[in-house]
Amino acid sequence: MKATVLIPAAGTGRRMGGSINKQYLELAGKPVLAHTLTLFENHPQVENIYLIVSSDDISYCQEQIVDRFKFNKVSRIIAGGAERQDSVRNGLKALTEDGFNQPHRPILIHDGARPLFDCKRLSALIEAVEESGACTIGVPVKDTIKDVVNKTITGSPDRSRLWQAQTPQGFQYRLINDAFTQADADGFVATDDASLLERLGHPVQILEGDYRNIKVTTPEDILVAVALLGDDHCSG
Ligand SMILES: Nc1ccn([C@@H]2O[C@H](COP(=O)(O)OP(=O)(O)OP(=O)(O)O)[C@@H](O)[C@H]2O)c(=O)n1
Ligand SMILES: C[C@](O)(CO)[C@H](O)COP(=O)(O)O
Repeated sequence: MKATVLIPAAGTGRRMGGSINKQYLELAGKPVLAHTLTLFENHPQVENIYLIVSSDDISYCQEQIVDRFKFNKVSRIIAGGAERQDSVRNGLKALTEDGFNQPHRPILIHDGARPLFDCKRLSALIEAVEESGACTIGVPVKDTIKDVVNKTITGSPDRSRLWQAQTPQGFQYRLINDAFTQADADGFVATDDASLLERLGHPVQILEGDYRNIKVTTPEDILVAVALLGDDHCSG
């Protein structure tokens, strides 16, 4: 089955700082966001992409990212919201506005700030979403994690059960749409999309990704991303 992709890229990049939003910083001659879009543009199972950016950046993204790099699968650019969850919600609303009506179609949600996802894993993710309804990419944690309150350790969770959530995260359309409706009704806010289904008791699979799929968040991540892009990678 073909998939639809939502790319939330409407953050302010507060932790990165600087005068240029991190999505538009150049990595190996191409903006971070263009690397990310390339991963999905080139994948045969991706039918279309909804790009979600700050309302002030819509024309810039249309001209300097979508038109310049010829991303033919970007069917719409939408204004994001205050939090990541608001931005993803705006993407889902845009699908509804466009008359999208395929309850089981995989919707993949991927951070604009993760330009290094290995797109060879995308087919397996789509298959898992078709089979189980919800699946995210993640990696087992490598460090020992501490639970801390007031600068005092209150626990050391069993690392063998801990994974770091990454994106893409994939869901059948009806499931993620209903989970967002329910989260809105309950005022529930989370830092990833899978959490919205987990809280309803819906099982979410996790598919092992790789440690290169970093989220460009702080300045040193740019150095790491440049180094990793030089490695064999499918973003082209
Ligand atoms: N209101 C928001 C906030 C975040 N994002 C997107 O969600 C992804 C993950 O967010 P993060 O890396 O935390 O980005 P920022 O929110 O921009 O970073 P910061 O918290 O440092 O400001 C990014 O692609 C970001 O653009 C979004 O679409 N809308
Ligand atoms: C969705 C996410 O990428 C999973 O790791 C992450 O939670 C989003 O980043 P944020 O920094 O918490 O907004």
